[in-house]
Amino acid sequence: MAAVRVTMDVGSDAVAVITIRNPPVNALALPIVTGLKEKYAEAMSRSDVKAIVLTGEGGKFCGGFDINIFAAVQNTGDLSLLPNTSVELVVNVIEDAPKPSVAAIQGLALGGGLELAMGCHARVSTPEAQLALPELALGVVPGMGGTQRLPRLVGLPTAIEILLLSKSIIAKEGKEYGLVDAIASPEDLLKTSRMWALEIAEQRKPWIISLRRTDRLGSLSEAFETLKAGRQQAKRIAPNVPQHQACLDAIEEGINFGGYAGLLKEAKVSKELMCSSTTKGLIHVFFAQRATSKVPNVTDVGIRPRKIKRVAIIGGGLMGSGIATALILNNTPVILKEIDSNLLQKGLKTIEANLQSLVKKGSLTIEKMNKTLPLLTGVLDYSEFKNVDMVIEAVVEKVSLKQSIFADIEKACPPHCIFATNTSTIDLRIVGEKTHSQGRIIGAHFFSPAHVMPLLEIVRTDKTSPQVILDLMTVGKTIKKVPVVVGNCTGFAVNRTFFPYTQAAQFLVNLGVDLFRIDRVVSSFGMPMGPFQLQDVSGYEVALAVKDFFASSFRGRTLESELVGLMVKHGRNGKNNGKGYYIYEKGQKPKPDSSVQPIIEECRRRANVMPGGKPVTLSDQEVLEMIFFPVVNEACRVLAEGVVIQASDLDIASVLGMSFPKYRGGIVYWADSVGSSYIYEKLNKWTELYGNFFKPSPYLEERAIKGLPLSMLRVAESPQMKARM
Ligand SMILES: C[C@H](O)CC(=O)SCCNC(=O)CCNC(=O)[C@H](O)C(C)(C)COP(=O)(O)OP(=O)(O)OC[C@H]1O[C@@H](n2cnc3c(N)ncnc32)[C@H](O)[C@@H]1OP(=O)(O)O
Repeated sequence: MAAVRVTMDVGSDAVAVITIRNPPVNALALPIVTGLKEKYAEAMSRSDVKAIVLTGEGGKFCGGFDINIFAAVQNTGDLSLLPNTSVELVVNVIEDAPKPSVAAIQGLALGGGLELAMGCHARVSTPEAQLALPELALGVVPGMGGTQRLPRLVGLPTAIEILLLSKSIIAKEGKEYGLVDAIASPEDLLKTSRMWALEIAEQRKPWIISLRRTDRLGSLSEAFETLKAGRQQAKRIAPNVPQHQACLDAIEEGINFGGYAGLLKEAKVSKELMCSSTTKGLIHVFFAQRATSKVPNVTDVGIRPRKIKRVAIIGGGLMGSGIATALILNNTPVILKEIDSNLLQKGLKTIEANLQSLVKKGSLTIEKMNKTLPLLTGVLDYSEFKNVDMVIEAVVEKVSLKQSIFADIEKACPPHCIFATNTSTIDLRIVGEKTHSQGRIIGAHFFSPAHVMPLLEIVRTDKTSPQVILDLMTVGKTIKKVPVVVGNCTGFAVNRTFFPYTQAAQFLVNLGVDLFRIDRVVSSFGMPMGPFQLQDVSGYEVALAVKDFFASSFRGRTLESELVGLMVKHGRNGKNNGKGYYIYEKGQKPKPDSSVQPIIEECRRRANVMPGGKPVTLSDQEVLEMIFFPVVNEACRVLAEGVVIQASDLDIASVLGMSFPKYRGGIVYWADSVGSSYIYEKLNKWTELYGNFFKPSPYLEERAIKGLPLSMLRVAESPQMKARM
């Protein structure tokens, strides 16, 4: 393995190039921090060095402070593991040094990496380098002076926007903002940086110490107005987490008392946040997401992904058109097949509209849209399928239809072609039953809207070949999804784990709890919307279509409710026709519709589950627990059956597929923070009151009794335990 180290080369021009080497992203690990101090000390002491260029090896400047150190602090509670990089390295060693430094940035300068660069006296960058301070997304605040130097370089409003949104900018924008002093091609980067550094040393260019600048901060009253607006924005975008306000506190301190005082405040709040539950959850998610790319017997057996040059999609409905959008956006040609020209035109138009909406939002240029659309071809038969490397079937959830499509594509496609289905629920072995191609059948379960939602659940059976899994993982990454490989069962990992979510919410309504209150409680917990609004948005057809799959697969632990059926009977179809539990009007926020009350009453009468015919009284916490603990219970079954490789995969799947709050670390991580025995006790109590829907699974029971975390997959299982699973 390549050594983690800092090197220094002194040229005949009297410039020392100090290079960080810590592949793959040159993170600031402890040996790098020490190495930087040592090389700077050497550069200061050498009479043949007039100036320094700081850079990173392998085309990347620096991906930031080593996040493993944060994890170590959180595991041990020992804050002394954090080096004082802010004052001892950036201020004392780089910024206040008697010789000037220029950062030569290529690839990326993130977090502590950008902060190092801002401590230098100028920054030269290649045009496409990515610059960001993404610390808030990790639950911390920039801890190496970013809260002070960024506003002093780019002005307060821009700095606050970049910080609060963890926004990444490219160097060209950085130059406009004043963060980057010069742009150079990769070939000229070092040459330009060396010259710049010498010119500073020889006073032909200004020697700028960004921490001491005030010219871009504006007047005090302007600064306070901007901070006030920033605080309101933070409340809106991140209501349940502390780091956004803490970041603004550090900025405010610097405005009031100067950059150095701001640094001290920044260090203080950084330490306070480090072991908070939010930060722990977000750092867990960071590593959990990376862990999904390591799949035993797939990514560790020496096979290489094949090139997928062309993909066919069958079905141009909501899902098919979303998947096609994601593929063409990332330069993969797509053939879209429909059964008649009306449906085909509709599908093609939806894809165009998807692209246009991205243009409207500013995330796609018109030029790129015009280059993207020709990658799409519409067809009505299989004749073009002889040239495709992968088919993704995205038709309605009807077993016989899927089976006949798979039999057809087996005849129409080349023998290497991958057959993927976007089913969200149906067992893959059943889908491929009429083929002789089980080895190349795989689930590509996208989440709606497929061109936006980041999760790709890759479903394998015991027959799916590792090559096919690896190929789909690679396609997933190419289209900027996070692929999570899961096993085959009804609902797979996400929909299976979350089927009790909707059912529990509907049961609570039947018990007499106000439907809109349930949505409010769940939203305050951090879900983007409650279960009923979600049902409105995702469409009642889906809910009605999958209900029976769950009931037959999970006998004895599903709850029936007639609510959705009654809604449809009363002419309501959710967001589709503007009338669901909420009213949907163009350009307006959904409004709770009190006229659904009679439908709810009818549903309650039919269900007749209120004890003594009276509505139950529950606290908000009980409402939340009655919805999420059954989800945790099903997650335990998913873990016990090995549907996911590791518990953290389910965390990522819940965060990216169900928008479970990231700062709570994912469903299993959150459950462990609540405690298995507490969840077990509650589920037992509700089982007595309301039946087997709540009955704790053997996996949960065992961990609760032994006081073990749910994320610990391997516990010596007794034969009785196995028999009961
Ligand atoms: C004091 C300071 O203010 C605090 C900080 O600096 S906090 C850190 C700020 N930096 C960040 O948040 C950047 C985090 N990293 C990333 O966003 C992405 O890894 C990246 C954009 C740099 C690269 O993405 P990509 O090419 O897809 O590679 P990715 O798989 O994510 O990472 C490659 C490896 O580098 C590791 N890595 C990336 N950034 C790291 C970091 N800052 N510290 C430690 N390891 C890191 C990943 O864990 C992964 O390790 P693995 O191969 O063992 O799983």
